[in-house]
Amino acid sequence: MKNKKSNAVEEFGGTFGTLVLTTVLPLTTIYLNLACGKSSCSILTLPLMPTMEEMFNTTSLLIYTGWFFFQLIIHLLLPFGSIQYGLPLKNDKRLSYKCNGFSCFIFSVLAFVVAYIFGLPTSFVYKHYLSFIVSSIFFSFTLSLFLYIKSFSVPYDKLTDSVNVKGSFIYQHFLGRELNPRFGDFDLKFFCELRPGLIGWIILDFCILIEDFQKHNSLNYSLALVVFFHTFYVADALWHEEAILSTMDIVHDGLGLMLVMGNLSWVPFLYSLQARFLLEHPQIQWSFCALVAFFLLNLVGYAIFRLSNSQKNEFRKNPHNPSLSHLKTLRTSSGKKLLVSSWWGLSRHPNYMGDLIMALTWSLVTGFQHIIPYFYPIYFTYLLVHRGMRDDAHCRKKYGSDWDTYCDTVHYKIFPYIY
Ligand SMILES: NC(=O)C1=CN([C@@H]2O[C@H](COP(=O)(O)OP(=O)(O)OC[C@H]3O[C@@H](n4cnc5c(N)ncnc54)[C@H](OP(=O)(O)O)[C@@H]3O)[C@@H](O)[C@H]2O)C=CC1
Ligand SMILES: CC(C)=CCC[C@@H](C)[C@H]1CC=C2C3=C(CC[C@@]21C)[C@@]1(C)CC[C@H](O)C(C)(C)[C@@H]1CC3
Repeated sequence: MKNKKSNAVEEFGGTFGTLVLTTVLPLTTIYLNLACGKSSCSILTLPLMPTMEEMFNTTSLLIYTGWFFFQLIIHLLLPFGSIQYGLPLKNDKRLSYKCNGFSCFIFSVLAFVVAYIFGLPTSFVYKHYLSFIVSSIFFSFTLSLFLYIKSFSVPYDKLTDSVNVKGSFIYQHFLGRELNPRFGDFDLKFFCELRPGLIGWIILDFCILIEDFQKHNSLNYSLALVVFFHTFYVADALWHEEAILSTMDIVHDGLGLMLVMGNLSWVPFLYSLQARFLLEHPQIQWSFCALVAFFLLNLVGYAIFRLSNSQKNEFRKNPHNPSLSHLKTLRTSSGKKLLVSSWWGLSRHPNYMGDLIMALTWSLVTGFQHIIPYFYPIYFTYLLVHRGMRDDAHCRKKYGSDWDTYCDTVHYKIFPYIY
């Protein structure tokens, strides 16, 4: 069993591609945050080289690590939420997941507000932003190396399909070997995907908003709107937490550097870039009408994102749900059906379309003078196109020629009549 070779094709450009990503992802997080300064905000103007003190700070590392364990403790202790089951594994078993993300989010926000009222020095975060980023990168490498070593102590059938025994250290460390690293009932991938990074992003946004308010003694409406959009997006993700159990990350991908660093460093420090930009560039002010227009555009994106995701999740949970009986479906030889009307008749990933509209709206609020606050929608378009291709490959394997029939029926990938 141990020597059984996988015939899976290497993803992300194999060893070379994953080596590049292992190096480039953390450097991008640092570079873009350094470049997004007050004096200039250009990718091409090299930012000043930071000092060692700016990069490494023991207090920042302790706070960052403390935040991770704070989230871990409240996840384990808060009683609210429900137990949900993931999709069947290779051995047909289903793992259970404690879904108390929304209560952990509310608890974290309340804890932050109380701590602030009692004098939490939020400026520390803003002043030491770089050392927090470096701490998150250091923490991610440590955790992913630990997970790589741990994966050698688990049975073969707990490893991912794509990695198995194939691939170099660089490749396996990046993509992760173990599918669902667990300590008893505690699932580390599920936890990392939705808790420390996602909630941490909102706490960073709050620190930025407070910093701005303290500087100018007034509320910056553009910044407040961006922080509201981010907060709403995260609250929604945690409210619908169990929906993540059918995503590619949980079903296919291992917990390696990609997901660890993606969740614990990339998400909080790059997804908050629009807020940081508005703090550094307070001159970006919009009329009330423009703010309402942004709000409505975000609402359109959100409606497409949420309604399409919920429709598919409901259908996967219970294909006989009477409220879905009007939808057209395509029967596949695997026994599963695919939706081909309503949201899922528009394109093969209508949920990506909604997500991309929201991403673009958040950047539009930052104006049109600089490219850095547009990093999120640009990278996100690439991520989702690539993700769509990976999903297409998985589905073709799963559904065979039925998938081709499906692609002929639902022609567009993300945006109807465009792509
Ligand atoms: N903000 C961020 O950084 C990111 C956000 N996201 C968001 O996460 C969400 C989930 O994304 P993701 O997991 O990639 O993809 P999807 O939610 O599109 O899930 C793909 C799976 O859904 C099932 N499926 C596909 N088409 C149909 C159909 N017509 N009818 C029924 N089932 C179908 C298939 O699985 P099966 O048939 O086996 O059930 C397929 O493998 C998206 O909204 C995306 O925008 C994703 C990445 C990053
Ligand atoms: C190459 C590279 C930068 C890899 C890292 C990718 C990760 C940052 C993303 C992979 C899938 C993600 C999802 C979310 C956040 C970003 C990552 C981790 C998500 C939790 C955001 C909130 C959404 O509502 C979601 C729950 C649908 C989503 C799930 C996927």
